[in-house]
Amino acid sequence: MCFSPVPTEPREFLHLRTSAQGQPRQSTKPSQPDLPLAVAPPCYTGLGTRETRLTFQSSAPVPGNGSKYNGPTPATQLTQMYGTIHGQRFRDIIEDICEELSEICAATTLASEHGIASSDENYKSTSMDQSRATELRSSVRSSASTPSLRSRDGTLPPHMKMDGGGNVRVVVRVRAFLPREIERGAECLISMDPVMQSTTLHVPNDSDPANAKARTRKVVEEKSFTFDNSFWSHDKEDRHYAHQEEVYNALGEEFLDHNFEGYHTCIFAYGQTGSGKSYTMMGTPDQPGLIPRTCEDLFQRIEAAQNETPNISYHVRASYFEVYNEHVRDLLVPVVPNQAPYYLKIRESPSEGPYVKDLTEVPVRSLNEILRYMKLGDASRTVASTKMNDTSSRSHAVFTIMLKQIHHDMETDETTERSSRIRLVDLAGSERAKSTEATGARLREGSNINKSLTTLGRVIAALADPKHRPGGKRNKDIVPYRDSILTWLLKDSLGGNSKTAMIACIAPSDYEETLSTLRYADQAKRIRTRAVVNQDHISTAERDAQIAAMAEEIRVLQLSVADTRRREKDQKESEERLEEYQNRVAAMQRMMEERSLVAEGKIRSLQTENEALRLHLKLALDSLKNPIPEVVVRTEEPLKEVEAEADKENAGPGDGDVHEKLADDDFVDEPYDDEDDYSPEIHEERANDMQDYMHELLKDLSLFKKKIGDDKGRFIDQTSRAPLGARVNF
Ligand SMILES: Nc1ncnc2c1ncn2[C@@H]1O[C@H](COP(=O)(O)OP(=O)(O)OP(=O)(O)O)[C@@H](O)[C@H]1O
Repeated sequence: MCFSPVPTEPREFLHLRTSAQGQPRQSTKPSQPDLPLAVAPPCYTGLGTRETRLTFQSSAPVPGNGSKYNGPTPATQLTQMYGTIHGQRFRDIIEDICEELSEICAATTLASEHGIASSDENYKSTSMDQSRATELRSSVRSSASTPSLRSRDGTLPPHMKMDGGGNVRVVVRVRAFLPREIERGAECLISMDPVMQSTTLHVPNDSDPANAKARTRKVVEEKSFTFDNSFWSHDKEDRHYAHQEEVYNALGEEFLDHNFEGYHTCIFAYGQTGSGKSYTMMGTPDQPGLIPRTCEDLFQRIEAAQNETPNISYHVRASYFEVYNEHVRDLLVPVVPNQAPYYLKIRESPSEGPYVKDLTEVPVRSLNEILRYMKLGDASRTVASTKMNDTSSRSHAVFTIMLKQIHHDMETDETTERSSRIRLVDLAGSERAKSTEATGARLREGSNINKSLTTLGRVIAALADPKHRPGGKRNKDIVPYRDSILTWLLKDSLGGNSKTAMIACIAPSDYEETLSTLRYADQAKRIRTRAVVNQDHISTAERDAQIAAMAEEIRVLQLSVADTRRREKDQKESEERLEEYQNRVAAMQRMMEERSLVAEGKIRSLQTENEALRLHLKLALDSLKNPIPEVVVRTEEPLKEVEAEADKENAGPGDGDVHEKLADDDFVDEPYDDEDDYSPEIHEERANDMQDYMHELLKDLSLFKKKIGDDKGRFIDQTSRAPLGARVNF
């Protein structure tokens, strides 16, 4: 058996004092229905364990005699007083009484605890215990301050304003062997001491291949850590086995008390893949985890409180999102098949810290309704099978419940509003690619998961010890929240206005990963948060003034919206005019381009014509300067032969025509007989002939020009005469 043997006495003593390991504690639900006077100081009787929640509304042990106090409770008396007296003086008196009572409770409880502890052989009163006792004393005092009076914060001393956070509560839970671990004959490396709430990690033997890496370490040794709770969920047969119910009773119930007191809370599960985080947070239909149990308890308390105090109304809203590959996805918005997922943006508000913009927040009125939303979100969470876990969560999931309690005092006509946020986070598990054998998308997911968990580790280290902050002591205010979406969103829960708990889940047989988780958890113990009661307390006059101010704000906003709309309309009109003007300019440009194309064509054709004329003129001048030599007139026979030959060679009609012309021309038929025969008449006759010939040539030229013109026209038709703006395909 892995559970460390402890003497019977102390174990029984612990059994009495620790709900997680024994009987479920007697519940004091609802913890504080009377909202303005909810004086509910948790009464700690052990290190990190709580025996009885002391509320003034319930039967509470009276300091000093240990018996139950059954007379009219101080709350009832104070309520009566409060109902009739409104002045600040009396509020101060009430506040002083409450503070004194809670201090008496704390001192008595701690003294008795110390007495028991000294008689306990196994109990070692260390300096850590002493400091823990001091912490407890201050937290008891803080919780005891009447939240209703905190709204008059201006008059409260500083320790009452801020000291509601305390250290992050850290618990560890070890799960049972999984079938694959049994198959490979894995050994349990964990033992837990229920008295000291310590968890010990033992050195692995050589037989388990899963611990081969651990054996390559320089030092492999046994390590012990002490936590607020060590939940033994390894062996169902063991009488210390911690069921889901015990985990809830030890942690969830107390955190829900804080929510009713007006504090924000956050519980997150951390651990390697397959270590039992989802099982602890969500559980199974047969074994519901912390989230469904919190929902159930919440609505049971609301129902009970509403029957008792109808002047308090409760409003519950829920949201559910996941951080997947450094993107935020709304889990209450159904996934549309074949459509890319819609990711949300993160914003930061000065009062609320970082938040997810446009996240669906549904109002819920019953347990069934909230469980339906929880299942809906759970179904769309990104889950995949890996070698380490068949249903491995590939994202960090954050389920948030917003609780608002509004109390209206009919006698004073005053309203008190208390808001709290319950954040329940199931982190994705750290994983070694080698163990999960992940590739492709799984590998990328794994690397993003590890990256964000490493950042979470750095944030925890920086919060736990300023020396670990980037920039060292000089920059001690810098915590690297913004380095990952997860830490950015959990900023408030990790180092701000929240009471926070971490559940470190461990597998029983993995030395390396378990050691890393336990170290993480050990460091988280040192983080202190600064939780405050989130409450507004307003009188009718204040409320009326607020409503008037809001109405005025709405009026101003409406005016500004109308003004913006008018300006938008003007802008739209001028944009339309500008567009029309631009269109006209573009049309003109196109027209000018076309004209210039036509002009270019004209210039080109005139140039061609000019060239042709110049050529002809040159020919004509050449022929005048160098008259054509005498042509011997051939007889018809040889001429015909030549003609026939020429016809054969030149089948083209043009050439034939020219030949015909040459043959037919008179001046060719009438050669100069002699220079002496040359007479002016003949000369004139020949000049006339030449002129006729030139006319014919010019006619040909104009025909030629016309042909070119036609061709060009066809070309222009095809290229540039398309309708403006039309697309032309060649
Ligand atoms: N306390 C427990 N008792 C019984 N079975 C458990 C317990 N814790 C975990 N398991 C089982 O172990 C397996 C892995 O648990 P779970 O899926 O919760 O791991 P996980 O840490 O959420 O893993 P991942 O990070 O990969 O999502 C599941 O089959 C679950 O039912």
